[in-house]
Amino acid sequence: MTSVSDILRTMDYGPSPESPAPVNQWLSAHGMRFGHFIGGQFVAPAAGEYFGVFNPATEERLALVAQGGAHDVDQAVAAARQALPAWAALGGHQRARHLYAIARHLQKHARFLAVLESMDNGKTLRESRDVDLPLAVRHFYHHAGWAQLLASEFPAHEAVGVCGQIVPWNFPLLMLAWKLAPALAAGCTVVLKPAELTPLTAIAFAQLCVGVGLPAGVVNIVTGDGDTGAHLVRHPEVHKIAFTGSTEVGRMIRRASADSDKKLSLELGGKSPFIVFDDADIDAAVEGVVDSIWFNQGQVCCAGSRILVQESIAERFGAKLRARMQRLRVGDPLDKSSDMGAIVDGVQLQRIGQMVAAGRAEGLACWQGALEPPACGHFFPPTFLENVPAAHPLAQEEIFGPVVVSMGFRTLDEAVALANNSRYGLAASVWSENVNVCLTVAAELLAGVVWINGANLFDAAAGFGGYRESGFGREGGREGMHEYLVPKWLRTASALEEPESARLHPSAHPEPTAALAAQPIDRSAKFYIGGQHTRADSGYSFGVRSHGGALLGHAGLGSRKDVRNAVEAAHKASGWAKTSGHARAQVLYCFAENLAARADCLVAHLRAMDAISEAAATRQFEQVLERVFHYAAIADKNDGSAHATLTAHVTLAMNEPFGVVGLRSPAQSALLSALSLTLPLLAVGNRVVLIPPAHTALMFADLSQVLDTSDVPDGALNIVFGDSDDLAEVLALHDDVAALWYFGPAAGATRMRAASAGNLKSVWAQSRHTDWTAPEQAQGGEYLRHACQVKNIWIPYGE
Ligand SMILES: NC(=O)c1ccc[n+]([C@@H]2O[C@H](COP(=O)([O-])OP(=O)(O)OC[C@H]3O[C@@H](n4cnc5c(N)ncnc54)[C@H](O)[C@@H]3O)[C@@H](O)[C@H]2O)c1
Ligand SMILES: O=S(=O)(O)c1ccc(CO)cc1
Repeated sequence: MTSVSDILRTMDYGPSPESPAPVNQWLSAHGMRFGHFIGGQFVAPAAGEYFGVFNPATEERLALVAQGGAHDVDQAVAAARQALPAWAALGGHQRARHLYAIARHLQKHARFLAVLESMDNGKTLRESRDVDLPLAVRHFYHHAGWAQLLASEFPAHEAVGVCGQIVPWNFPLLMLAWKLAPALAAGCTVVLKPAELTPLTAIAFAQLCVGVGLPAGVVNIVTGDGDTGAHLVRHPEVHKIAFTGSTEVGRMIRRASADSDKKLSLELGGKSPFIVFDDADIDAAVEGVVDSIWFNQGQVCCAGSRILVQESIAERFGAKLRARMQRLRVGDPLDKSSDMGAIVDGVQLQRIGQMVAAGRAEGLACWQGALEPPACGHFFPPTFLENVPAAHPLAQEEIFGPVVVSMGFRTLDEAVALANNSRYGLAASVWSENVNVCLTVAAELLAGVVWINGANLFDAAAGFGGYRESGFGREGGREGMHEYLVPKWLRTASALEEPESARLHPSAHPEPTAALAAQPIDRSAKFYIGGQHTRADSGYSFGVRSHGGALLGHAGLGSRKDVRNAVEAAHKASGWAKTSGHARAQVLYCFAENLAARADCLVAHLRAMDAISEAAATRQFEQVLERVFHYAAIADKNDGSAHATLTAHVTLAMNEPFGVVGLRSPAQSALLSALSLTLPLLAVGNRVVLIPPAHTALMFADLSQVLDTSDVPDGALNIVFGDSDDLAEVLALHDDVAALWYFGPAAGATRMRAASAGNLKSVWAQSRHTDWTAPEQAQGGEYLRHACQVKNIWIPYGE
């Protein structure tokens, strides 16, 4: 027996076990078997199949859970559809009351749910009790607020409809809260599929929904594996898919949903950098690593799994970290003195072990915690691989376990280059006592969240989500609400069709037309790439025809090579993103002025293309000028915000440009629509590769001459002509194009979404008829939101 003097000498914690009894009683009360939750009741699976759910710390079976098939998913979607009109019509205030009631009930049952989560997932009770549950509760409270304020904060928007939501196993109840709370607040109904390894807290949550009197069918929970999820994704009556999970499955979902205009948000994997400068508080940074990679056994998508440490302190930092990890206790998740619990599953454990063993076999320096884990159950010690080459698989691939690698850097620029040397872009931590260094680095990082002198900080008021292959869309905050809303006008808009004249026609000899004979128009349109008027790489051209079919001239026929050249030129114009909003505004005002000087020529083009009267063409041209003024006005006002998060932080939500964006503009109101789309992108600092409709090539060639004289930097806007969809597909496939806007027919939208599945870029595909003359449809918030990705920077204050 340990004596008091021993305790005072070692200062070790004694065991502090939590009882599993309430959970075991609950499981027994349900015969250790659970069906799906559909239409407000638990129902047996149609095919009668169940699968086992195990406690990863003991390997005991906890329950049998229904395996969902196509029929079960159909039933759940039907229930959600049926519940939708009444739930949406209930109004924000009544929905807020329901969300508030859920938050209160979660609080009342928090201890039970925390124990259940720890038994199902293997995470320590300290984490489920002190992190997951309070954050889940906070999410429902926060979104009760959004429901209450919906009409005033999101005017002219409505619920997207029935949502399919698919969550992973690492934060089962918290991920459910992140998904359900904004959907319910917006007025959507939901079918949620929990991960097959950890469905139990979702089932307990379903019972809680009954307890609070949530209308039947508003929340439906179908348990099952990836096939169940795939049925949900493909279901034609689901309007939105929200997915959190692996990048690999995210790609499958992108492909599987490409042929529908379902809204999609993907929260995927990460390999987040943890950057330590030589003036950092080293002890605090070491604790930061513990919170970052050993929290939840490293099964955290934003885990700081790559330590980048300035070379001058690398040895000291490494020694402190090695000493700290020796004291981490890996053990019973229900023991409150355990620092780390169990890995969720044997397969995951094996994968982690294999990756570490491969590194060791190659001679990498590998350190592991010394305290013995329990003999049974899926446990893995805290692990640190030092001085790992930046390109090594251990430094590039997500391990999703308690394994961190480190590498050195010398300068700030090198730190940023190493940090951004990843296909992912979810989160990052920056450690330095110099706020200038921290903020400079934060601005340069390609990541959706940056924590300064901290790690793994979350709050419902701040958006969370990734850049690059970490996915798109945000959860939390105002931007998270937009994932579940659509502009009202879009609901009734007709499908977009393009006229035959907008298509590419085989080349023929030029022949002047009466309408244009008197105009000083260059009759062989060139591309505009990097500020140069460029011929087609292929040497081919196509005939440009009027609305009536008359040949107006020729234009270079763009190919993959021309698009790639345009993307390269756009990348070189990176200075545009750093130009101040004020300077960008000046450039756009100057563009408007020069455009006005070419009014006659552009009005003539509009008339020839669309066979409209001079008055109508002049009116359209006036609207073009007004739209340029609108975005010049916006350029220095696209502010971010500072969120009121829970802890002592200023959490800055920065609206950042994507970088290089591809744009395929529609045939309808060709000049007005192309500029209504190009201008918001440029105003916030993106560089654009524009593919206008083929039949407008002569007009856009003239427009590029206006650009020449308007101070728009070379490469900020590039224009290539040809088959619009073929060229847009090159942009969708291009790894260095960060986002694509596709405004065109549904078939093309399907093609672009499918093409982007490899690189997972954000594709905004819009195949509905827009009235480009109506500001409420054609300009403003919706366009600016799609033009930016939000980066949340958490800056601590206080001593
Ligand atoms: N970005 C984030 O916010 C975030 C958060 C947590 C986890 N993750 C990622 O999740 C991964 C770990 O979780 P996981 O192993 O459960 O991921 P996973 O992708 O294997 O599974 C996630 C969910 O998708 C379902 N699923 C599997 N195949 C499917 C398909 N074809 N169609 C539809 N659904 C399908 C699963 O059943 C599960 O519910 C890691 O890569 C991690 O980075 C990301
Ligand atoms: O989505 S994850 O990045 O995996 C994540 C990490 C931590 C928390 C709460 O601490 C929630 C989600």
